[in-house]
Amino acid sequence: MSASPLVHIDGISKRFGDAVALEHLSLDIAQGEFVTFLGPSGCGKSTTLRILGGFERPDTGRVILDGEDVTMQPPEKRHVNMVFQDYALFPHMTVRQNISFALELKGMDKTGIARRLDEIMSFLELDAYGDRYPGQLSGGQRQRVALARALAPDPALLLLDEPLGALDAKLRGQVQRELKSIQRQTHKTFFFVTHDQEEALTMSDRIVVMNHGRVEQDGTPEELYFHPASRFVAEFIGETNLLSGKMRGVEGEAVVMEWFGQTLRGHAPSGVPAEGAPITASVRLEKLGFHSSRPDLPNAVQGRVINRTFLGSRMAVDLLVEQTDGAKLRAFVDAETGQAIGDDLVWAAWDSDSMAVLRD
Ligand SMILES: Nc1ncnc2c1ncn2[C@@H]1O[C@H](COP(=O)(O)OP(=O)(O)OP(=O)(O)O)[C@@H](O)[C@H]1O
Repeated sequence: MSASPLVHIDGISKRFGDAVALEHLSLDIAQGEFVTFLGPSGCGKSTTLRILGGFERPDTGRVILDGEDVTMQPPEKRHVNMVFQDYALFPHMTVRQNISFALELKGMDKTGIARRLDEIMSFLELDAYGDRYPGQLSGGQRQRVALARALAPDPALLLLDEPLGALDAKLRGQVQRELKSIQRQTHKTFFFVTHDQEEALTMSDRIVVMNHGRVEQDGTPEELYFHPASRFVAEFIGETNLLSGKMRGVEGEAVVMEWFGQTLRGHAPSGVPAEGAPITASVRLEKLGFHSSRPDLPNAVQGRVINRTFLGSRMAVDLLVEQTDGAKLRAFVDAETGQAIGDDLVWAAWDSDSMAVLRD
């Protein structure tokens, strides 16, 4: 991160009556970052976004934008713009009028507006729709107009509150790619809010997972997916196997745990637990491999396939593990591998870097 972040959130807290929306949140966002706030309903994502936009004031703490304390500044004074889920376009104005109105509000003169309007319409490939009304556009096109309107005044920070929520699944994927590419090309700082983990993984440079008004984990999509720090993150992002066992100790780089009398080796992204402590570890489904004899890997357990689910590009295989009280592991393999495993006893194995010991 560069010397001074574009956004510095310094210990903000917010309550609504008895409900705690945010608890002492501190966070820096660098210029040009695509940061996503991800979490279940009520975890404080929108409150953070609204505080950044100036629509809400924190009870304590400060928001520094580009070196300036904007905590008490109203929205119109901030160099920030917002894209809403329902687009909030004016239905009685054409696409061009919707966008130029946003520029007029920023006090731009007529020549400046005309120039900027042409620029942004062409950049977002909206030229053909300039004279249409929002009601004459598809959901994806409306979304693009809303984005054009928000980007036109060249804000330092763009806030996006579940902006793709109204789009159907197929269009959503396409718009996600477009949005990410626009963010890359403009090198704008995007603060994106969603409860959709797949969307967060697809688009973000960095994801902040929120839980009950606090940061649960903050990292790149890959870090959060493969090295979750807590059970909450492991379960919220993607599908995973959770193994409950006992902490045994440390061997070189590896954390050693006992699971039904078997020794397993993993790593601990959030610190090494005390010896003897009950612990839970997470292994992603695609990290399990199958072998007919015991492989030379730090973790190998024997079991029998009890179920196969064909999922198109891959197959989910459920394994009942021997010498446990009925523990099951689930793996993703390609369909041919899944069929080839057979019904005999097999070994399922994974390396220590694929198993994260979690903070509860
Ligand atoms: N204006 C308000 N008045 C009272 N309580 C509020 C208000 N705004 C938010 N809250 C409460 O604050 C908490 C956090 O809300 P927030 O909207 O930030 O969550 P969220 O993560 O954005 O959820 P969602 O995904 O459902 O939008 C919730 O418990 C919510 O009920």
